[in-house]
Amino acid sequence: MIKFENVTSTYDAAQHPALEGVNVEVEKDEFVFLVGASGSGKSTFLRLILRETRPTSGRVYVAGKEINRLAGWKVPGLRRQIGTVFQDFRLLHNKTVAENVAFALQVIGKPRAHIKRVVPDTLEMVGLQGKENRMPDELSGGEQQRVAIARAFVNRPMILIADEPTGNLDPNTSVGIMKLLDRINRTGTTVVMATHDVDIVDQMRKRVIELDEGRVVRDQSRGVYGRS
Ligand SMILES: Nc1ncnc2c1ncn2[C@@H]1O[C@H](COP(=O)(O)OP(=O)(O)OP(=O)(O)O)[C@@H](O)[C@H]1O
Repeated sequence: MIKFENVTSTYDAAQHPALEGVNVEVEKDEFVFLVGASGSGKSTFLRLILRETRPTSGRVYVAGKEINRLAGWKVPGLRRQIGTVFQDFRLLHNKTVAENVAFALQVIGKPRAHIKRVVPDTLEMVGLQGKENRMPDELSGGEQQRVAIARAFVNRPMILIADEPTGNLDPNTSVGIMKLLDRINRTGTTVVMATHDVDIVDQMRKRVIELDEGRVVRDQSRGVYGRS
């Protein structure tokens, strides 16, 4: 589903590459944690999958396509197939829960009848039934993250990218969010999650890829946060 082939990525103003010589392959059914100190290259790794940045050398493939070669007009189509979830939720505060999720479908031109059908189903899946008409500010952090996950998943993306999704949540709430991401993974969506959350990584026992100064220093199936 995702393949990095000898990827090096250096930002214009930077002296050192943000990623260097990275070779990673992620299969469709996988759930992968990206770990590493601040500045080790996790966000750059995620941005490369979305083609928000391009490698300086090497190749990035998503679903068999080399995405650096993708014509500019095809990039929105790529991103449509990749859901994103962030630490700070990024909800639209002037829209209700249901409107936030519906909006993701409206902007890609889905028919109203389709939207009316799938939004309630998705909100139920994330455990927000009964809260459709609330505003984001009337929800807890965990609930807001569930809205963000519903919005990311409502179009059934091939890949879900999560950048520190539990970073603003307490441990119990984080466990609930991880159960949800695990469930989404079991529907066939590849999940790649950057995190500093030791407890979560240790509990989930998924594949762990550790970056250090832009290099992959560990790639472990059913891994833990620290080296073992
Ligand atoms: N837009 C940019 N321009 C120049 N350098 C950048 C840019 N974005 C990131 N970098 C540098 O690239 C390196 C990797 O950064 P990246 O954001 O990928 O790390 P990270 O592991 O996601 O960190 P964090 O855990 O703090 O989010 C760092 O040295 C950072 O300073």
